[in-house]
Amino acid sequence: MTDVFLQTRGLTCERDWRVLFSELDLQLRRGQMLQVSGPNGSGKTSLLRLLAGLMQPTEGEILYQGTPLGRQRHELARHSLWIGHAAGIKGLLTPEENLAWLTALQYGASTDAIAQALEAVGLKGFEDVPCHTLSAGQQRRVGLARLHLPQAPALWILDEPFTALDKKAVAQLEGHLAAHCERGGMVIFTTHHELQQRPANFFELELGQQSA
Ligand SMILES: Nc1ncnc2c1ncn2[C@@H]1O[C@H](COP(=O)(O)OP(=O)(O)OP(=O)(O)O)[C@@H](O)[C@H]1O
Repeated sequence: MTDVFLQTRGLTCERDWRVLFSELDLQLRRGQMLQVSGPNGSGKTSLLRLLAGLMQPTEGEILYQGTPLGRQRHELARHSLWIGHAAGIKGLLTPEENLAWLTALQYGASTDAIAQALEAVGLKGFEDVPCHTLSAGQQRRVGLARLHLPQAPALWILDEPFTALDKKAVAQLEGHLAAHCERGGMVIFTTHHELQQRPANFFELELGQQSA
């Protein structure tokens, strides 16, 4: 049994006939945090989508716990949480309804757990208003509240999670991500922001170097 949770071998990604990255070999183990950096258009989101099993690579493969992802997609989906760069919530639903809906297919969450998660991201008092009436940062917080639910999966894949958050929320989220890794969880994320709090097992991948 391998202790490598997620691995890429010779991963190559082309979009619109342009090679974004090639021959990428990565290993992610429990407790690790991987920051994917690079300029706009260098392929950060594309890499995250590949790692989440949402896209097929041009070449190379992704292994989930030592087995090609093709056969393990369902398992990866069960043990990971993807939050894209948009808030990913429905404007007509309330924060409470959004969280209930977002978690229903994966692991479900009690009303109490949802209330606590919303409180953790500073949305106490906004639980039952339609999300379209919330600010951009508050809408972002609704999506991120999933990271505060007790059954949250081991691997978090987050595309620009700090977008629209104020300074205090950024610091809280940084601490929460680091704590998740210190407890044996894993985080892969993109950001253009310089992290102030990192877990012991932090590493960074800089895309956009190959063609420079
Ligand atoms: N659905 C798509 N179809 C075709 N090309 C795409 C698609 N999505 C992204 N691309 C292209 O792939 C390249 C990399 O995009 P990607 O979103 O992965 O970059 P990024 O590093 O995350 O950028 P940013 O920092 O701006 O978010 C871009 O040139 C983009 O135009």
